[in-house]
Amino acid sequence: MKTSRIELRDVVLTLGDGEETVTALDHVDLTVEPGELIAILGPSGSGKSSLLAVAGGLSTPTSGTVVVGGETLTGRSRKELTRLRRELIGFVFQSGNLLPSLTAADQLRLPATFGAGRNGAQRSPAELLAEVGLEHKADRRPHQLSGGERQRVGIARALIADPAVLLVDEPTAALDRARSHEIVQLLAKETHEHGIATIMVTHDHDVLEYCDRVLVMEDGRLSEQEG
Ligand SMILES: Nc1ncnc2c1ncn2[C@@H]1O[C@H](COP(=O)(O)OP(=O)(O)OP(=O)(O)O)[C@@H](O)[C@H]1O
Repeated sequence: MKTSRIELRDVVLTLGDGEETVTALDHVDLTVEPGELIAILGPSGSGKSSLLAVAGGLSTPTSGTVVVGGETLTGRSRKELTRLRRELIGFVFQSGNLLPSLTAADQLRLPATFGAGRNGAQRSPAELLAEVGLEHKADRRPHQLSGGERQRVGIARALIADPAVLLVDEPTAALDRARSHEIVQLLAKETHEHGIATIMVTHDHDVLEYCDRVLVMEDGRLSEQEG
């Protein structure tokens, strides 16, 4: 089990300048433990993407501290952040974000060519495709896969460097109900089995049953869901 978690301490992110300033994250405190899948709900513009960007080292907070997998992201150079992202963080996007010309197996080989993950850890494309139930479709290109299958490849690709954390943005937005359940069940299984700390942004109330905790973002502030 990994000992790594996601910690945001008193994080403020101010965007824009002059009179147009927006507080996208307003003193956010959040800890996600290894093996925990949390969901973040909230209206459009409430700061959910900003939270993922800060947790993933893509945006630098105005103030506060971000610690991912035991590494403090705040105060790092761009180069160091790129290395830490590659070693520690897996990203999963709305519809898989696959490259159209590559087979499923090659989508997974591509990040592997950019270097290994933590401690040289690197999982094999074949093993991962089997784990997401696509061992028989390794040679298919994205247009030969269903939406759910594309999302499975996207999840497998995010796991290739054995990341400490997964940051997942609306993974079911393009899927029907049955497929949505399967995808979030898969994310929960990977999170629990591999001790990953996972944040999933979603509008899909239907899949919250697979999440260990549900938080709500409103006007840049984060709170536990009531009830
Ligand atoms: N580059 C930017 N400059 C100024 N304001 C920005 C910028 N990016 C985002 N914002 C503002 O910051 C706030 C939070 O945006 P964010 O994208 O994090 O919300 P969200 O909850 O992810 O929304 P959605 O569900 O629509 O994706 C919004 O008010 C948005 O307009």
